[in-house]
Amino acid sequence: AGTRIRSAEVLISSPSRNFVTLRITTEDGVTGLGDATLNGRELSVASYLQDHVAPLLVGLDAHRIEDTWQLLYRGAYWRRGPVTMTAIAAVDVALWDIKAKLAGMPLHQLLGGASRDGVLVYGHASGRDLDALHDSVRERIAEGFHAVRIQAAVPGIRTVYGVSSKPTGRSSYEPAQRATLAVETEWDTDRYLRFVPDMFDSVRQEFGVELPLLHDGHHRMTPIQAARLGKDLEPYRPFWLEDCTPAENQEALRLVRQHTTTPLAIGEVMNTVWDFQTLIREHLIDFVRASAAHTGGITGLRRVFDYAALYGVRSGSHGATDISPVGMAAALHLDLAINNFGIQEYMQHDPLVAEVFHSAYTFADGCMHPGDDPGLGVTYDDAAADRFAYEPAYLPVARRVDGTVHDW
Ligand SMILES: O=NC(=O)[C@@H](O)[C@H](O)[C@H](O)CO
Ligand SMILES: [Co+2]
Repeated sequence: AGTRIRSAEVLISSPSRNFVTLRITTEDGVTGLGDATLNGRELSVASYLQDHVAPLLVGLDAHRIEDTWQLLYRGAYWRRGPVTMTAIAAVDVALWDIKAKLAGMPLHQLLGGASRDGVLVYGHASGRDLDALHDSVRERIAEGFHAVRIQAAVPGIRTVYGVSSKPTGRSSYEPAQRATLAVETEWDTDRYLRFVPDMFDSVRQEFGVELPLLHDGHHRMTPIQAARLGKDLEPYRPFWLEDCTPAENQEALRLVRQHTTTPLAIGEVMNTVWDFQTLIREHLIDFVRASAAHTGGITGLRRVFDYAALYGVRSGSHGATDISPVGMAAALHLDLAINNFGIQEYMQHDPLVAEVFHSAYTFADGCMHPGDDPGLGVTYDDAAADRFAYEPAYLPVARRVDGTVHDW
């Protein structure tokens, strides 16, 4: 049949940062795109797809999304993990793109249609000091954001997570450093715990109590430290405290939950519903941070969100610069359709990215919309892509002052 898969190509390009994209083409020449980018380990997913998955796909019926997902999940024998689930995600999203194009509809129509007019997003504000942070919050508000994540350099710590080193006007920082393993040897949780409430206090004084403020702990606290910070932030009513403690041990969040009502968001580094089962079932979190790009695609992430809905837990998908426009579009279609949508992260990509990825999604008045083009609404410019060669890039590694490796 014309919808049999004729080819599956792995496309690597690096407009401002590395992206890996899967393009599936049917016998009839209909193409679908999937985001296969895994920040800092990109070539492992490129190989997983090129060397192991692509040969299996040729000849399969592109309409069989669920069957292909199950084939790749159960047929690999080895289960879960970011490389496998990012590879499966890329295939899944590319097949959804094809199916929606063949149906002549934007992808969200196949997911039950829109449940709202737009998708609330949050932008990144950061600063090397509180004045710079305030300027950054003002910039995001001026750009139209209605919710803002706030991160700032911690007095006494030279390097710090999430603070853009770029001149003002650009919210996004690119954590992946090209060709070098960026080691940060300064982390001091006590300084951080003393500083963050003061940061919130100053932003609330400057911008009032209404503006939704988010903060990312980035996995660096023990559960009791996370409980302390959650409690200390309660007067400032954060929209959420993200990744407050490593959550491979999902039960650790019981301790945090006992001490604070600050809403908790977890999961950008996770990739299957099993990583969330206790967190959701025991109401230990309020938002699921997983992305379609790393959690087995629309098929995988939809299952997580539907499970979360049973427990009143909402979505809060990862949308940093290492989620490509393809991954961003997939997120927006799912965000638009599900009932238990919470918020979507939106770090603006570097302008170079739009030379390779042409996307239909829009941002205005605090919200994004995936657009009404058939499919995902993203096209890939191969000629432009060839201008940006891949360069190995690594995420930072944190070490405490005494040299011990710590969570970054
Ligand atoms: O909430 N956003 C984040 O935590 C990001 O900064 C992640 O560290 C990077 O996207 C990892 O590739
Ligand atoms: Co985060």
